[in-house]
Amino acid sequence: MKLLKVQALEAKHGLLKAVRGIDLSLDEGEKLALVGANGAGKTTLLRTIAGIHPASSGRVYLDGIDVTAVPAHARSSMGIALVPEGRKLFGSMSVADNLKVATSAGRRGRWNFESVVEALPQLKPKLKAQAGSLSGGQQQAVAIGRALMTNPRVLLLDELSLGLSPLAVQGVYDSLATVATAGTPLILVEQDLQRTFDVADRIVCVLEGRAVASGRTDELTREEVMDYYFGHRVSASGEAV
Ligand SMILES: Nc1ncnc2c1ncn2[C@@H]1O[C@H](COP(=O)(O)OP(=O)(O)OP(=O)(O)O)[C@@H](O)[C@H]1O
Repeated sequence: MKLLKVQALEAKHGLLKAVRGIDLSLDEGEKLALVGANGAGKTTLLRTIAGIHPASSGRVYLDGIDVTAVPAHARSSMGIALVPEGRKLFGSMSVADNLKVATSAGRRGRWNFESVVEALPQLKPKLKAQAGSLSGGQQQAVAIGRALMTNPRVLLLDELSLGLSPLAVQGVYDSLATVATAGTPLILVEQDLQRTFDVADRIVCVLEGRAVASGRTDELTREEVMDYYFGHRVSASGEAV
């Protein structure tokens, strides 16, 4: 059984269909990247998997259980955690409290306050600081730590490097490597293709709300992914594949 299965998923913003019949699945320990241009529907897809955005049709299964109608907070308790674009921390609360507040939403497991701080050592000297006073990279580490505190079965990561300096991005990806080594399955949205190839086992290309291609990172080339990204590579039927 797949850990996470998304079946013919659709999601709208008003009349606009942002996600159009997407099928995808994630296995235990797998790292999947969603790649696509701005506005392709990646954020809406992640938010719909997390239950923050409603599905207009289709289904989301976690461990074979249909969670499509389960509200976001309950999905979080079941093991779907989202690190949202823009991080959405409690800026006036301390870093420690931002982490601890997630405990109540979560499951028991290997991640707790001590193990999360151990995995994200840049947070150690900042635990008492207000989250809003941290640099962007440090805030991103808090957001990852907060998601880990729920002991997710699946970690959804939306554009971790957005607005960060190259040095901060490196720090965030060093943290992510620790998480990935721990075997937490994840779905990552990342604009930087090199980082995508470094982190992910598999890539799904999203174009105008549809999953138009998928493949293992050791079998796809960057050129192929770029072709799908821009919709230049299409099937004989005229549709991108
Ligand atoms: N709150 C909203 N209201 C109306 N339309 C929206 C809203 N959010 C996204 N959209 C539209 O839905 C489509 C998909 O957007 P989405 O943010 O999911 O794409 P994305 O691939 O994550 O892009 P980006 O990389 O820019 O975040 C786009 O056409 C976008 O303009």
